[in-house]
Amino acid sequence: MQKTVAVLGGGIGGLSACFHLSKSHQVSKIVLLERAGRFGGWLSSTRREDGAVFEHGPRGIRPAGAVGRNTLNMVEELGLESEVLPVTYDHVASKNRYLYVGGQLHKMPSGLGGVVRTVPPFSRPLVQSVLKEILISRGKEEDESVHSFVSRRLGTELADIAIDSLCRGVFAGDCRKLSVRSCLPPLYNAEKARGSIVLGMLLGSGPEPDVPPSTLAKRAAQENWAQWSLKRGLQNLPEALEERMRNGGRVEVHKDTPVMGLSTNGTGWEVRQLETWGLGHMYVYSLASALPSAAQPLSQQLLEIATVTVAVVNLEYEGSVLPVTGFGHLVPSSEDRGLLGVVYDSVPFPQHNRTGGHTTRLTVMMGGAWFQEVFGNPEKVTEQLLLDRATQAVTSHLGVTTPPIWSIVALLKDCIPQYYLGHWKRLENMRQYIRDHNLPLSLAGSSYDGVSVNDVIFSGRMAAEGLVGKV
Ligand SMILES: Cc1cc2nc3c(=O)[nH]c(=O)nc-3n(C[C@H](O)[C@H](O)[C@H](O)COP(=O)(O)OP(=O)(O)OC[C@H]3O[C@@H](n4cnc5c(N)ncnc54)[C@H](O)[C@@H]3O)c2cc1C
Ligand SMILES: C=Cc1c2[nH]c(c1C)Cc1[nH]c(c(CCC(=O)O)c1C)Cc1[nH]c(c(C)c1CCC(=O)O)Cc1[nH]c(c(C)c1C=C)C2
Repeated sequence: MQKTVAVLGGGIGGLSACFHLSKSHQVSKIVLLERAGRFGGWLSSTRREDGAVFEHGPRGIRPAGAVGRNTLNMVEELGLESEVLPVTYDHVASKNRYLYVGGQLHKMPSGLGGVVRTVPPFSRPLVQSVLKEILISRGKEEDESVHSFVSRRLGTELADIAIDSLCRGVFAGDCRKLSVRSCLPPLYNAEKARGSIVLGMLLGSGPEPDVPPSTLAKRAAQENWAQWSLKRGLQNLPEALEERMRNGGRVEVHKDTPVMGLSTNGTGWEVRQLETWGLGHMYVYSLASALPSAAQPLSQQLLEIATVTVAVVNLEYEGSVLPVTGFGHLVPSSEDRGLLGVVYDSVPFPQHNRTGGHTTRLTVMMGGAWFQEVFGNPEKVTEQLLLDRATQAVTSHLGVTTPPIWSIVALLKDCIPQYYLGHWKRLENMRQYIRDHNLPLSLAGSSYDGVSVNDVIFSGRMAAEGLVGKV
């Protein structure tokens, strides 16, 4: 029997679910319901008339691994190959990343020299921690905070500085609360499989999903890409998906259509919005408040997945203003709780600078798990305060004294889910509840199995295949 499927939320996860569902003949109709006036969720790019592109959300996607290949395969199917801007591993943006510690920028150790020598801000060579790590016995806990795991295996200095910064630079989160099992599964699995992170990295620690590479994914591997973007900004990806859905026939796409509530009718769902739809199976992004009261245990678990708010300030400067070159710098929470890091966007993607002039584009990211403590209520914070804080950071961290020639402030409320300790168990319970109650519902998106664009696209595919089989 053919199914009608509703996809709730047109972020990259919902669009990916639609894309894969639309390939199956088991589905007669797909209805995509998006609250906002555009699709793409956090993939949002400002394109200026002079050719400059500024990213407010993600700015680079990694091609590595099965999930990286899966995204590139989709990019190729959408015909976007000629739009891709690759950055290879030997590019300076891949080699140089900095930490801002003790009021100074420090290049993160890389290469053999960086591992065997003492490189500030660390007090001893990384190789010492790495060699000792092999001898440390396995942890016995089912889950552990990222900070506790890394302190135990590699020492507190690496946890306090490097891992604290890494968690801010990926989750905008606090490594003392984030779960190693859910946030850094390769490290957790390496310890479980090999008794050591180092041995796990060297010998492998488990199989990957089978995703055969497209021509584009093969090119990425041959040319050694570290990350990629799109000429018109990453927003071009949801735009291409939307276009494909609109031209595909079986997908109805609706913007400005917030879902207000759901109720079950035995075999499927009734979706409450401005008009009412009767629909079959449903993929949902933000579900807790929409579910019927009978599904309260599920709503409760969904509500327990916390999120953080990030202020993103894009700045443009005349000329070349950076004292160093690289991807950007991160700031550990011990240095400045509210200032997460600065991306030097012009270095990896100079193609996004305005045409015919020489400029530097930077993005300052602030808040995250520390937003409320540092800036107060996100509803009340002013754009001017965020802009001032961002330009001050550029002055004190990078010595840039000229004012920016252009800026834009975006407050991204609840934009990154936080996988706290026990996240894996919560996911297991939720999926068990859905099975036990035969709910025609699948979960996809950044709240569950990974926050990167690749993870979210893959989760949309898995949700689709869970319903209709491999597509
Ligand atoms: C500042 C920032 C930088 C990032 N940088 C990177 C990076 O460099 N690389 C990388 O790989 N990842 C990055 N990410 C992560 C990645 O962008 C996100 O995890 C991903 O875009 C989330 O996609 P999603 O579809 O799960 O959710 P969302 O983008 O949140 O989409 C959900 C959609 O559902 C809609 N919706 C919500 N409620 C309703 C409702 N009731 N009815 C109808 N519609 C509804 C929303 O309007 C939204 O469009 C970054 C994220 C942020 C915030
Ligand atoms: C300072 C805040 C943030 C910066 N980027 C993000 C935040 C919260 C969000 C983010 N960045 C990355 C991802 C995807 C992770 C993935 O698995 O692909 C997300 C959600 C990529 C990333 N950025 C940094 C690292 C170490 C990673 C992981 C992948 C990789 O190694 O490329 C570092 C980093 N992020 C930011 C800065 C300033 C920075 C460091 C120099 C901004």
